[in-house]
Amino acid sequence: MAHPLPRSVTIHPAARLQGRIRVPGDKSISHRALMLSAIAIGESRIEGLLEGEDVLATAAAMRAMGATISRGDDAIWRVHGVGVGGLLQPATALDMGNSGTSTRLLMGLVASHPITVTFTGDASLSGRPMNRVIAPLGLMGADITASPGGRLPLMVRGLCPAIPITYTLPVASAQVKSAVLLAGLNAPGITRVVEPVATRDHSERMLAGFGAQLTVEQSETGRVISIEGEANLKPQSITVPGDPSSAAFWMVAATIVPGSDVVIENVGLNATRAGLVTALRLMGADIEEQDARTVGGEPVADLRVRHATLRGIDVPHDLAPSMIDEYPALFVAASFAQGRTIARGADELRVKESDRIAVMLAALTANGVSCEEHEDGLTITGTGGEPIAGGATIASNLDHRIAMSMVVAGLHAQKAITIDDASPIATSFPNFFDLLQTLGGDATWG
Ligand SMILES: O=C(O)C1=C[C@@H](OP(=O)(O)O)[C@@H](O)[C@H](O)C1
Ligand SMILES: C=C(OP(=O)(O)O)C(=O)O
Repeated sequence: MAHPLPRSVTIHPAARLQGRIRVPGDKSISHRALMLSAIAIGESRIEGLLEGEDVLATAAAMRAMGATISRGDDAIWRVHGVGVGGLLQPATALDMGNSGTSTRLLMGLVASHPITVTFTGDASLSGRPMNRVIAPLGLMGADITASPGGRLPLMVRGLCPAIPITYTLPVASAQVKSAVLLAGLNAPGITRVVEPVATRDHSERMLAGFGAQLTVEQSETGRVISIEGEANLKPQSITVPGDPSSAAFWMVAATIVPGSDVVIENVGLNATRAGLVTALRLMGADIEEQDARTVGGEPVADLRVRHATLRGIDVPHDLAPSMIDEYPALFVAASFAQGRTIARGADELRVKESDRIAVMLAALTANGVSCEEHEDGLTITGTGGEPIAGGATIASNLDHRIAMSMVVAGLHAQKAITIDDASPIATSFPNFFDLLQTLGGDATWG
């Protein structure tokens, strides 16, 4: 049973972390499993679904648009879909909470249905840019009225039949790619997305798994994904692998706390997601893959991570898309490395749940870490393995990854670190503090 997450939490330095843990299901895959099941005809079963607030917002939205969704005592989710084209007009606005993925992917689904849907969200989500999806969905014929700056609340009036398009992504975003592909599912003809830089490919894998006619080719301009519209999706049994973005916190924690030896089971290692493992290994981390296997069509392994002394690196820019959500955790790792780590080429961090460059700069600096800000990242000079000073209270800014990263930093600090509001952690990792306790970490609530 997960701890209720109180607002304020203080993290005490840990002696060492030890044990075996299993992280919850992958958030990206969980959203997609619910969405595609909800537009297949018949009953799909989903095992290992992440039961975090973001994914529950997707489940509530799919119910509001006609799907029947239940969770059995066996923790298996059963979804009866309405068929592509069968989504119903929801009675009220859809509240997407803190979840960018729910919002942008569902805007795509709605865009090619003959329904009108209003999307709302919390203060963080209401500050995030939606023009990146409004633009292509507008080309497909959807009529979208947004708040100033292309923000939430916004209303999507779908067009059916929608216009299939060929769209080249102006920003490396799996959410934009997926929004266009999902809209294309109910458009007559072929919808194409060209991505100059490859991003996570869970949508492509799962759409093909549900029976959509989808092809991926490499062209001179990038990866070209083509989907045939007016598709018939067949219900599936899906097993969701563990989330590498959640495993990231424990990989870094075990690496930086002396004497640690941790096994993280069932971690998804899809190459479009595994950039942090590569970056940490370049820094000298000790990460061993055990029992490599395939779960739900995705590569998975158990990761044994032992304490190691890290060295600063110039993080290769081409890793950015495959570790985009892991930068806050990487910044923490860099804080304990020998010498300088330069992590740039990640300007997308500015438009996540918070401005992750500015917020991590403030949080680390307040705890004695030497950081320099760039428009597209941070340069961090680490301690060479010694504890950081700690002692400050940091603001999580409605951002789960900031909160979890600073919990990890607090495990190897001279003085305890307090996070003003840990409740956003429930969006992606409801049992985070249970796992901290399992490994021997110490937190004081309230
Ligand atoms: O497609 C997805 O599931 C996601 C894509 C990424 O966002 P962008 O598409 O904005 O890069 C990532 O940051 C987010 O956590 C999940
Ligand atoms: C950016 C994230 O999610 P989303 O865009 O779905 O809010 C995240 O989980 O780090």
